[in-house]
Amino acid sequence: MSDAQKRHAAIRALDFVEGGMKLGLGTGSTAEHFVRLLGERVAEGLNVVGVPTSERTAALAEELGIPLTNLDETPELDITFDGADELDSQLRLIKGGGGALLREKIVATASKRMIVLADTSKVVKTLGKFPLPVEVIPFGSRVTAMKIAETARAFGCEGPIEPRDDDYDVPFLTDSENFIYDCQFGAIPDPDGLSRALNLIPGVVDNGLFISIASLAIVGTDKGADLIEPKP
Ligand SMILES: O=C[C@H](O)[C@H](O)[C@H](O)COP(=O)(O)O
Repeated sequence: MSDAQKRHAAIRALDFVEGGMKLGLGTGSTAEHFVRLLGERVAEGLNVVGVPTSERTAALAEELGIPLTNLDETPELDITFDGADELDSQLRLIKGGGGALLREKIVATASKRMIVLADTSKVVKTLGKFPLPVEVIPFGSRVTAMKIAETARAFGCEGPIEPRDDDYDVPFLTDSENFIYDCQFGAIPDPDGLSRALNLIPGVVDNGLFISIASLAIVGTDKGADLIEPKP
């Protein structure tokens, strides 16, 4: 992971921003570069409004003076800029390493387009080396986890499924006060099928697979950034 590459991706992303746009503001270290650079432009007079995908991003954007709104007031956004934990050549993503996957998916799908910002380490041939986060309702979560394992097996995915804790063994809570189970599958042969099947399990709120949502990836390199469109 390279911080310089993340910053290069964020710098290139600013080329897509125009005055008057309504933007989804992603979560994580790569999205943070973008939000900080956007804050500089806003301070220079750029007129945009943002919908943050997490409390963390909301606090940062507020600190930087970026005007914020929400999806109730502004249900259609122009572009969401967000990071990813993994992306493949079809721009299918794994997200949620920071636990923000649910709001991120809601905001991204309320946008005319989602642009993913990444460093080169995020680009993979097959999704799944990064543990897939699945957000579940706390009630009955162990049963839900067993069903996640069963469903995953039917899609060729095996591996430990572990509740995410903080450093003190306290369960990690998302901004919507749900748990996250991290599923260490190693490889996901059918991300689309798995994503649909997981979301049918009672108790699963959503999972970190983003399928057919991103329309462009900006991958920062040591010298600049490459634009990648989804391969069919
Ligand atoms: O929940 C967190 C988000 O999905 C992030 O966008 C993702 O984890 C990538 O984060 P980073 O840019 O810090 O690698």
